[in-house]
Amino acid sequence: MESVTSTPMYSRPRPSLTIIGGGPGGYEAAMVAAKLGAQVTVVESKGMGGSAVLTDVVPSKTLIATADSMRRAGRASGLGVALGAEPARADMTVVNRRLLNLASEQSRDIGRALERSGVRIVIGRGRLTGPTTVEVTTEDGTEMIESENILLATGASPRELPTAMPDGERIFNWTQVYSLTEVPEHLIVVGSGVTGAEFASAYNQLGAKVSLVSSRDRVLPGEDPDAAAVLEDAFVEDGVNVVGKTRAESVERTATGVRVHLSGGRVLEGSHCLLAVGGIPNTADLGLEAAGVKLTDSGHIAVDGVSRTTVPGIYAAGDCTGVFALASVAAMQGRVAVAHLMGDAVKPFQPHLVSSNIFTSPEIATVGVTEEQVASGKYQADILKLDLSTNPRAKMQNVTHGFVKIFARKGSGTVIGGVVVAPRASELIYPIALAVSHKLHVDDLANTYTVYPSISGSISEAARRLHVHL
Ligand SMILES: Cc1cc2nc3c(=O)[nH]c(=O)nc-3n(C[C@H](O)[C@H](O)[C@H](O)COP(=O)(O)OP(=O)(O)OC[C@H]3O[C@@H](n4cnc5c(N)ncnc54)[C@H](O)[C@@H]3O)c2cc1C
Ligand SMILES: NC(=O)c1ccc[n+]([C@@H]2O[C@H](COP(=O)([O-])OP(=O)(O)OC[C@H]3O[C@@H](n4cnc5c(N)ncnc54)[C@H](O)[C@@H]3O)[C@@H](O)[C@H]2O)c1
Repeated sequence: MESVTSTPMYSRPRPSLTIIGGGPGGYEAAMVAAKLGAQVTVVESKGMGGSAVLTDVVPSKTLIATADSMRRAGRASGLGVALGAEPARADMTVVNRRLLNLASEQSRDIGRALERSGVRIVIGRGRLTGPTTVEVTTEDGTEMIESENILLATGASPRELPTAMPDGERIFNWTQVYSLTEVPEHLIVVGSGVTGAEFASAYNQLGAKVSLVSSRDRVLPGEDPDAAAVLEDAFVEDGVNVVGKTRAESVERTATGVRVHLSGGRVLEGSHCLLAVGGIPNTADLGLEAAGVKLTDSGHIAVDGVSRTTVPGIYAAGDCTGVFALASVAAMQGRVAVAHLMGDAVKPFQPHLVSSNIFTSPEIATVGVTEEQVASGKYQADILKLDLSTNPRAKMQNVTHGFVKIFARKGSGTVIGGVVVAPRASELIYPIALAVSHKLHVDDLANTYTVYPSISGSISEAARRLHVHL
């Protein structure tokens, strides 16, 4: 009988990977690479989880959870609930302490999970000194890390206006608002992109007077126009002062608050100002030029569908690439990079499958093809929009705003996109995302049982109305 040996005849070499940035683009990649057997080091200057966990997604969505409780308390009387004479009040010290603790705890959880997977974490600032070398400046000095592959996942930072510099007391960027100890009396939000809209909605529900300065002709300029219109109506109904087609030229402090100078000469006075004027990629001082990594015109790191930069062995993922500023996309780009560098089966990133959600009230969730892409002729689609006003569950829950919209490819009836505007739209978009990912037919959605009564009933009803009788 042949002897059995525990030493494999052939063992794969363990590729080495250094990741700069511990946000979703970096930590997901680290986890997957370690599982596949790579030697992984993550270099992070702030804390594991990155801005997504420490300052952006986690704190903002936790704040929004509190704001949503306030909204429900405020509307409870419409459903016959008497909550007492005093209106509900948010204690911002408690709210902000809770959300910052939650963010730190999640950051620690991610760090522990990475260490359990065998990933080495180095706290410090990393920069490339060549195509295979990262120099890390730590509290204790400098460390040089040599590896076959490098993943850049350095994220983005709030854009600053030189005439409106945040001071963290009255004038904030989105990373600083969590130091507020009281609900602002009058918050002026500058910028009506996703960040501005989410904070305007949240602080309005928390009881602040809110003005929203929107440079475009509508809020959420890049999003579904019907959804943006519903949100703008909801804002106006809830008392948000939407100042449209206006730019903030400068913001200054006064003795008791802030003064925002607007294009056209108008001035808005408020107690606080939140600047939500976009982000800039963290690509400066990274040694990219020395290594030969090319940037796009917007200053993002140029990548292809499998997250390769212009230098072999150097990959990039997340907000520093400017593909879609979403945590889910950053994580996917990181996973795709790892699959590619490890020689595993790899599917290039597919932008037409991405789903996302805007956590306003109501929420706006989207997946796949957009109305703009259909209007431009890029896709030929039948579009069906169904208002929630006739949905029985929506009536029971006193939902006054919202709709379901489905895009079906002309001719074939394949589901290629969708929009849901409703409370918890973030959860309702999943069946449409599943349909888009798996190329389901509108009849597949229509013929799947939904619970009666349910808001998802409107999804199958919309699909039913897109049925083509052959
Ligand atoms: C207010 C707000 C709310 C958001 N809400 C959502 C949401 O609900 N859902 C969603 O999907 N997306 C949301 N986003 C977008 C999401 O935050 C980003 O897409 C996501 O953080 C990108 O992940 P990332 O890994 O690219 O970068 P980040 O999360 O920014 O992480 C990058 C990390 O790299 C570190 N770093 C940078 N340079 C260096 C260096 N030289 N050396 C060492 N470390 C370095 C940084 O310290 C940072 O920790 C939100 C964004 C904002 C602003
Ligand atoms: N829920 C989520 O998934 C979520 C939440 C927040 C942000 N994000 C992502 O982050 C990215 C950035 O979003 P954002 O909203 O921070 O930035 P953005 O660039 O999308 O929007 C900034 C807005 O500010 C406006 N603006 C700029 N200067 C101005 C001025 N002086 N006065 C008035 N308006 C001005 C711009 O015209 C723009 O509409 C988005 O791609 C978004 O997907 C996602």
